[in-house]
Amino acid sequence: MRIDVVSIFPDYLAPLGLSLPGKAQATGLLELHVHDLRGWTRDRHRTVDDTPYGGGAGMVMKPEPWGEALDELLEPGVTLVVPTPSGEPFTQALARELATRDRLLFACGRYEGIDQRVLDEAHGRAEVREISIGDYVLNGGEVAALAITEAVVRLLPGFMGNPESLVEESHEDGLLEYPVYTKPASWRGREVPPVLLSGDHAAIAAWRHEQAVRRTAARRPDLVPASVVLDDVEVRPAR
Ligand SMILES: Nc1ccc2ncsc2c1
Repeated sequence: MRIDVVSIFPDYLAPLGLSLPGKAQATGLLELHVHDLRGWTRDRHRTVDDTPYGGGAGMVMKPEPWGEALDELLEPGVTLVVPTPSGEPFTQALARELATRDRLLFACGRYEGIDQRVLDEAHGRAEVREISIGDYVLNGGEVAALAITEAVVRLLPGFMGNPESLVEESHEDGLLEYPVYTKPASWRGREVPPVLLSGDHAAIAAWRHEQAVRRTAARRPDLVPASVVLDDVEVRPAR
C-alpha cells in the first residue's frame, strides 16, 4: 500500500515513521509520502487560506493549492481520504475496507475546512471518503490521519507478526476487550481471577467473552448485539 498525506503541518505526521507504520515501511508493506500543501502555492506568501464567502468566523482553505496537489497525487486507483468532523464515523469495519485499497491519499484540512468545490471535483474522478474520528473539536485532520493510518496499516496482510492477534482485539468481534492480567498472581491484595490460572481453556474463553459482553453493555450499550440479554448488568443511561 502507498499512502500520501498532504498537510500544512507535515512534521505533524513524523510519528508515522515510528512504531507500526515505520515497521511496515521497513518491510516494504507500506510506502509513505508526506507533502506540504504550501508546495502547491504560487504566491510569495504561500497563501493557503482566505475569509469565508457568506461571512462567519475563521478561514477556509483555498481551492487552488488543493486542486494542484490533487492534480498531481490523485491518480487513477487512489482513494482520497478527507478527515473531517462532518464525515462518516471511522470504525474497524471502515479500517478493514480501506486496508483493501492500493493507495490512500489523505487531505488534511485546517481552519474551518477545505473549499467544498475541491471535494466536489474530486468526487467526479476518484473514490472520496470523508471520515470523522469522533464528535469533539480538533484543530485539523492530522490527528485523524495518524489514527486512521495506524488502524489500516496494522491490517495489511503480513504486517502483524501473529494474524491471530487481529481476531481477538477490541471491536474486531464488535465487543470491547475483556480485562487482562499478568504476573504477579497477587498484587496489593488483589488476586488474578482464578479461572485464568485454571488451564481450562474453554472456561477461560467463556469467562473472557462474558466479561467483554458485560463491559460492552456497561460502557457501550450501542455496541451490544440485540440478541444478548444481560439482566444483571448496570447500563449507564445515555446522557
Ligand atoms: N474536530 C474534528 C473532529 C473529528 C474529526 N475527524 C477527522 S478530522 C476531525 C476534526
